[in-house]
Amino acid sequence: FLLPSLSSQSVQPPTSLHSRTPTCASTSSLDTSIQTRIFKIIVIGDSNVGKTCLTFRFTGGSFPDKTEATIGVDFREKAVEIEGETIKVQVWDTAGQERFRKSMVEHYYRNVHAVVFVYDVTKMASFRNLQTWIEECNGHRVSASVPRVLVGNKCDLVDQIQVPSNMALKFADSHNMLLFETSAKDPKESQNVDSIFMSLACRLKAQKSLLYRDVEREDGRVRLTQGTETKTNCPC
Ligand SMILES: Nc1nc2c(ncn2[C@@H]2O[C@H](COP(=O)(O)OP(=O)(O)OP(=O)(O)O)[C@@H](O)[C@H]2O)c(=O)[nH]1
Repeated sequence: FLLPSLSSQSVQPPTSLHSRTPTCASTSSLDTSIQTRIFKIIVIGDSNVGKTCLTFRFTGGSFPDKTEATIGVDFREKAVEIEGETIKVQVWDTAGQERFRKSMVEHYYRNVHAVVFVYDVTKMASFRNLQTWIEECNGHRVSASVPRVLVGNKCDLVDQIQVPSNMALKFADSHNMLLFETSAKDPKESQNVDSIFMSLACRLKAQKSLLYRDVEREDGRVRLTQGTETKTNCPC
């Protein structure tokens, strides 16, 4: 179901993502002690709010010259180090247009670890529609313990802002979300964009067990399994 619109930055999700004990062929370099935790973060919101650009900024460090409407989903992955542990942050850039998302919605929400809701600060309608996106998320049995954050994008368009910060803050508070107002386009904001995903990664790392990719040799095959609980003191 992959139809990436920015294929150079897109990656396929690991085969382990949705399965408890899937198997795949081993490679000789794999070691029995390798463990990689993967955090699946989905980015949700109206079409054109800048979901692709935000995920591109985080994973690729730049603003894409040109984007097309996302069809289905694009996966982008970034390895980050938190307290000495390398973690893969897997960002699911979802389609905002209904016609490009309807067959995919179940996949978006399955085994999700965190949700990023995005609106465009210059489009009040995209802010008003957040309620619908939250309802869709809740309707897919995403646990209340799954962290959610709110992102107001395109803050570089200072003369066109329609959504006041205090209104967004009130909404975020009422839904127990942190608010980030930022710009995928403005290079000065790139650290702020990173902090959206890093704050979630830190919270997830500190919070609970997440998807481990436990690699175990087994008769010439590699077994991928879910992990067990860990607790850390993340500085974030
Ligand atoms: N000025 C400005 N434009 C932006 C910013 N982020 C994205 N854009 C522009 O907004 C348009 C839509 O960006 P996308 O990232 O493709 O939007 P999307 O939410 O992924 O859209 P769908 O794939 O249809 O859901 C593009 O023309 C981007 O260049 C930003 O921070 N500032």
